[in-house]
Amino acid sequence: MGNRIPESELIINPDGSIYHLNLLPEQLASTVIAVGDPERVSKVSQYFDEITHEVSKREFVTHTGTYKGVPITAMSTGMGTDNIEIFMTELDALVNVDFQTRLPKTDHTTLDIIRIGTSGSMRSDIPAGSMLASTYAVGLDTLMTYYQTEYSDLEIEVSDSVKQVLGVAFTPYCVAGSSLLIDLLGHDLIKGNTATCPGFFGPQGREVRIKPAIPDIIEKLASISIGDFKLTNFEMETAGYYAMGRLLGHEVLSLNAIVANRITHEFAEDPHGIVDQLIKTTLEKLANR
Ligand SMILES: O=P(O)(O)O[C@H]1O[C@H](CO)[C@@H](O)[C@H]1O
Ligand SMILES: O=c1cc[nH]c(=O)[nH]1
Repeated sequence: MGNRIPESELIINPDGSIYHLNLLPEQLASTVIAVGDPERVSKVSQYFDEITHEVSKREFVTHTGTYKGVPITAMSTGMGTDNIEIFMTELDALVNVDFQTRLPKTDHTTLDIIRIGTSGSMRSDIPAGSMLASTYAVGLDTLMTYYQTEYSDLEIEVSDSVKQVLGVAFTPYCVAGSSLLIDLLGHDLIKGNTATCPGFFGPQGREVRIKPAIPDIIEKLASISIGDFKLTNFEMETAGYYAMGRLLGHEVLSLNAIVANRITHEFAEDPHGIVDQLIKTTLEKLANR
């Protein structure tokens, strides 16, 4: 039983649910809509035909049900790629590990995981109110220092360029999202490339009382141009999703409601309205596939 995963590594609660997400394997649908804000989960599930499971622990709130007959789980992750590492690992374990034997299952199950989150634009031609699908994400955090991932030549070129332009000591990572899900859910949205930051203020070049170490980070990131590749927007989770999705074998797409434009300094008058529109159109596309 060499592949048995010990109790200390994959933690299963006394009721058989997984440690942080608090979910039993049968409470998860194979299509997951992931949001940052726990209060946004009900903004998704309000459109379900019915909710069959409601579970919560910490920032991980789960509503599983159906939308027009399609099983869907809506879940919150909180903010940041450290949460995404826990979220993706435990979601994967729910479908790809046998909780009785603690062995990886021989048949791999692929989940469709769609982030619906808010984001700030670094392009004047992507105004607040836009909806953007992330083709690639660049992680400005260090999560991938702790995993071994395969990257394409373009991904390596982008991360090397970001490292050089910012003059940082660590190596950023660049990972593509699911082309299958972009075709299905992003075909009518702006396609962009997302900078995933380990913070909302300094790491995104915001200054509120304390000066960021890289005050011109927006201009520096926006100046990178490699073939068709240019960065378009900031948020805090997408690169973690894409890298963990690649490692674990899941289809992952990040959809961004642009609520702020960092160049024109506008903030959306109705950020909830943009998010609601993105939720409704995404559910409709999932129901019609
Ligand atoms: O709206 P959510 O999904 O939380 O996403 C964005 O908003 C948060 C910051 O305000 C970060 O989590 C960022 O990624
Ligand atoms: O500017 C923004 C807006 C939303 N979320 C972010 O991380 N940044």
